[in-house]
Amino acid sequence: MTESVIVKNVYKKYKMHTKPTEKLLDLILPGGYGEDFYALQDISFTAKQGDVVGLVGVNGSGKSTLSNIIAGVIPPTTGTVETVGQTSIIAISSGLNNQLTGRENIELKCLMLGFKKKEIQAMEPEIIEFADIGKFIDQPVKKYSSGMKSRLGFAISVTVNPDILIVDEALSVGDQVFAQKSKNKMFEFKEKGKTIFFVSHSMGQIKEFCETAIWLEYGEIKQYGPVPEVIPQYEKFLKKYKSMSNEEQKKFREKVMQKQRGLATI
Ligand SMILES: Nc1ncnc2c1ncn2[C@@H]1O[C@H](COP(=O)(O)OP(=O)(O)OP(=O)(O)O)[C@@H](O)[C@H]1O
Repeated sequence: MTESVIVKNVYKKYKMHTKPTEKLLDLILPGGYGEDFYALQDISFTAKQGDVVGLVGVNGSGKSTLSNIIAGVIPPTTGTVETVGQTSIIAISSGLNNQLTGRENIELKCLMLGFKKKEIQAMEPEIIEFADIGKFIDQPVKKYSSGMKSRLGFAISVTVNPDILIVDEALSVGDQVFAQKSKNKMFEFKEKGKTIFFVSHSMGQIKEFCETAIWLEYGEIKQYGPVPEVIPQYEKFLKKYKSMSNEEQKKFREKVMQKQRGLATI
C-alpha cells in the first residue's frame, strides 16, 4: 500500500520558564531566556494509506504536539513531515478561532483548505447538523464549552472528507450520543481506507479502532508496532506508573526530562 505520512527525525523544542521574569524577558528577546526543553525528540515513522494509528502515552508525552505537527498546525524545530498524494489533513479541536463564531470558523477553516465559496455553502448545513450545538453556532467560540468546540471541530473535520484525519481526544468530551455518532463516522472513514491518527487515553478505544500504535514516552518513541504488541506493554507500564507515589512519578518524569534537555544534539 502507498505511503501516506512520512515523519523523519522530528524534534520540537520549547522554552521552559521556571521564573515569571524569564517568560517576560523571552517575549522581548525570543529564545534568549529559559531552558531548552524537547517536547519531541528524533521522531521517525511511516504510516501507509489506510493505517489507523493510535497515539498513546501519559500526560505531557507529546501526543498533541506530534498530532499538530503532522497536521501542519505547528512546525517542527527540525526534521520533516511528508504527506504523499494527499490533499488535506484535519486535526480536530485545533485551529478554531476563539473570536469568531462557529459559522465563521466553518467558513474560515474550509477556505483555508482550499474550498470555494459555493462548496462551503453546500457543506455548511451538514456541518451544523452534525455538530448539533443549536444557537451557539452564531456565538463566538470563546463562549463554547470544550465539548461544543470538539463537536464543531469534529463536524468540520469529517464533513470536508480529508484523506488523513487526526482525532485528538475528541471522543472523551461530549455526551454518549455524540460519541457514538463520532465513532460511527470514524469507522466509516476506516472502511474507506483513509489514514487516521487517533489520540486517546482509553485503551479500549485504541484496541477497538487501531491496528498500529505509537507509544510516546516524554517526547520519544518508546514502541511502534501492531496494537496487540504495543498496548499490553504500555498497559503494563501504566500499571506500574499509576502505582508510583507522586514523588516517584515526579522523579521518573525528571529523569526523562533531563534526557530531553541534555541529550538532544541539534
Ligand atoms: N506551546 C508550548 N510551549 C511550551 N511547552 C509546551 C507547549 N505545548 C506543549 N508543551 C509541552 O510539551 C510537552 C508535550 O505536551 P503535549 O500536549 O504534546 O503532551 P500530550 O501527550 O498531548 O499530553 P496530554 O495527554 O496531557 O494531552 C509537555 O511537557 C507540555 O508542557
